[in-house]
Amino acid sequence: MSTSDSRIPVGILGITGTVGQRFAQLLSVHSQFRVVAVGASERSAGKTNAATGLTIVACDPVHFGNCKVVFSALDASVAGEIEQAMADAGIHVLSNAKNFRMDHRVPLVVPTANPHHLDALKNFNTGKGFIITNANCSTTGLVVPLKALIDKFGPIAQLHVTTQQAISGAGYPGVPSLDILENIVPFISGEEEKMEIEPRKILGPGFVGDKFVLDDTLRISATCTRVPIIDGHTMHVSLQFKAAEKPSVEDIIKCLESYSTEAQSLKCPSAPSRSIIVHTEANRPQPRVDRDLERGFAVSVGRIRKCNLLDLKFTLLVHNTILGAAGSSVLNAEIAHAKGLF
Ligand SMILES: NC(=O)C1=CN([C@@H]2O[C@H](COP(=O)(O)OP(=O)(O)OC[C@H]3O[C@@H](n4cnc5c(N)ncnc54)[C@H](OP(=O)(O)O)[C@@H]3O)[C@@H](O)[C@H]2O)C=CC1
Ligand SMILES: N[C@@H](CC(=O)OP(=O)(O)O)C(=O)O
Repeated sequence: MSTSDSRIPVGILGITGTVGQRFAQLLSVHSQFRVVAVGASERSAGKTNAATGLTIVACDPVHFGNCKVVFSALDASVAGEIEQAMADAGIHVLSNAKNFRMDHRVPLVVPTANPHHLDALKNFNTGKGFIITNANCSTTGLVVPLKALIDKFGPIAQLHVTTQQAISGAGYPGVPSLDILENIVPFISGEEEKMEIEPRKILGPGFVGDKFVLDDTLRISATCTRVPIIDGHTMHVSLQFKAAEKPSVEDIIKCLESYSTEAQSLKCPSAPSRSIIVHTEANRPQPRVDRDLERGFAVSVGRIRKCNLLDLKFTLLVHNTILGAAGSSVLNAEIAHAKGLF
């Protein structure tokens, strides 16, 4: 790397994990960010990370002093303490972990749903680094079409979602092969609770007074299952709008197809040209076929139809380690940079 490289120096925490490896893949070819330090546990410290060619260090701020930003893919058992230490040392943190997501003063941002929540950081003058979190991977896929629908047709009163989540969502080594091969596990610890609360912050009014406020109308019931797919979370959604007048299926399709985001208007390098891809074929979206559309930054929506119980139902697919994890952090960082936050 030449010494005249003007890209912003960044670090990756949790480089050895499933999400950490995605960060390495996305950032090793990035036009704005340059990876200068990578960290993991003491067990991995001293080894060479093949994707970046860097020696892995412990996740202590002293080893990340030359980074303006760190991207965190740390296990939640250690993420809280390490991310806070990084922010206290003046390093901005973009985190995948759940620890700070519901903190009243921390933005929870899905880059193609609520990037405007980042604007609140302009009013924070702590002298420390800021922490920006991205959502649970299933939540991330869900809120993108919800945002498009709410913007156009008004609040959603209630929603039921059932997920079929990929194995990579459980990290490495994750679910034992004898549990998941030729099988479905109808429970993912803590997942339903996150899916029922995180959308209410993401789709809420943002920072009001001295805290991020939750949407108080949206009621969600989630059922989360693990299926033998490597990447790509599929979800089946039924929902009811609050308004008495209901949009037609054609209105819904038009709304989702015309949805565009601030990430696009800010010309962020990772922004998808289509944040939502509508499939009209009866048997789509499918994980192996559709998860990599728009480099994994799009949400695919299909099977849009009337629901006999609520107003509308559809199936969606999100790439859980790209838009659902590392990709969201990278795009959030690009948006924050474009907004002049660092
Ligand atoms: N997988 C997914 O689809 C998504 C994951 N997330 C979240 O992102 C985070 C990372 O997930 P994932 O990559 O799947 O997890 P993994 O279990 O695959 O990786 C965890 C990482 O944390 C590191 N780590 C563990 N203990 C310590 C420690 N004491 N000090 C420093 N580093 C440590 C590990 O390093 P080592 O190898 O040295 O142990 C490893 O790099 C989690 O918080 C997860 O909940 C969020 C959205 C989606
Ligand atoms: N729990 C998700 C992965 C994830 O996003 O976890 P968390 O919300 O704890 O970061 C899965 O298993 O697919």
